[in-house]
Amino acid sequence: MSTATLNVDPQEIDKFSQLAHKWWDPNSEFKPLHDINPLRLDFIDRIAGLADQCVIDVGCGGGILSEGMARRGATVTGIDLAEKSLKVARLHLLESGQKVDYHCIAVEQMAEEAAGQFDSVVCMEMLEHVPDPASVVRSCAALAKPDGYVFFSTLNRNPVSYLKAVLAAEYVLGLLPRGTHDYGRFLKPSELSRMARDAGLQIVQLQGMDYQPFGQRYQLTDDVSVNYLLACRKA
Ligand SMILES: C[S@@+](CC[C@H](N)C(=O)[O-])C[C@H]1O[C@@H](n2cnc3c(N)ncnc32)[C@H](O)[C@@H]1O
Repeated sequence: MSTATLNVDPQEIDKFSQLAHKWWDPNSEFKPLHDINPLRLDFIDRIAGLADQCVIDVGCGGGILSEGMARRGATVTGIDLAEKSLKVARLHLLESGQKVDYHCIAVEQMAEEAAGQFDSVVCMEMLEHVPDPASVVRSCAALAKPDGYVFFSTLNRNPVSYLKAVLAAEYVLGLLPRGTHDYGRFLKPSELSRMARDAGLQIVQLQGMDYQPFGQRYQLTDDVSVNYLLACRKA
C-alpha cells in the first residue's frame, strides 16, 4: 500500500528511520523514552496487569516498551511503519532473549485483521506524529477485547508544553533533536478524551509525567500540563 493512502506522515517515518540504530542506546536521542519506561510500565501494570496478558504496542519503534511488557510476562505484538526500527527491534530480541511479534503494518489495517483480540492496547508517544490521531484512537479501540484496556501517552498543547517540550527539550537542554515535535500536533487531554469516548472508550485515569531537569529524572504527577498518560477501558 502506498504511504499516500495511509494515515502517516512519511517525514516522521524518515526521521525515526534515520535514528533507528540508536534505539537501544540509553544516552541517545531516545534517552527520554528509556527514562520514562519504568514509569509507564508500572502505570499499565497497575491498571490492567501485564502478566499473561495479550498486548499490542502501536507505534512500537525499536521495542523499548514492547520488550519491557514482554519481560513482565505479557504476550506482545509490536507494530510500526518504520521498517528500519522494526529490524533493530527484532535484532535486539536476540540480545535480550525476549519474545515480541513485530509487524510493519498500519494500525487501521491491523484493526481490520485483528479486531477485539487484545487484552490491552498501548499507543505511547505516537499520536503527536500522525496526521489523523482520531483514526488511530478508533483503531486502538477496535483492537481491544470487550472490557479491554487502551493506553495512550502524548503531549499537551499549551504555552508551558511549548516551552518545556519544544524550546527547552530541543533547543536549550538538547534532550531531543531539533524538529522532533510539531507543536500543532500536540493534543489537549480534553481533545484526546473526546476522541476516546467517540471511539467507545471510557476514561479510567489521566496521569501527568514530569521531567525534573536538576535531578534529571521523570516522575508521575497530577500535573498534566506537558506529558501525560491516559488509561481507557472499552465500554
Ligand atoms: C516517539 S516514537 C515512540 C516509540 C514507542 N511508542 C515508545 O514510546 O517507546 C514514535 C513512533 O511512532 C512511529 N510512527 C509514526 N507515525 C506512525 C504511523 N502512522 N503508524 C505507525 N507508527 C508510526 C514512529 O516510527 C516511531 O517509532
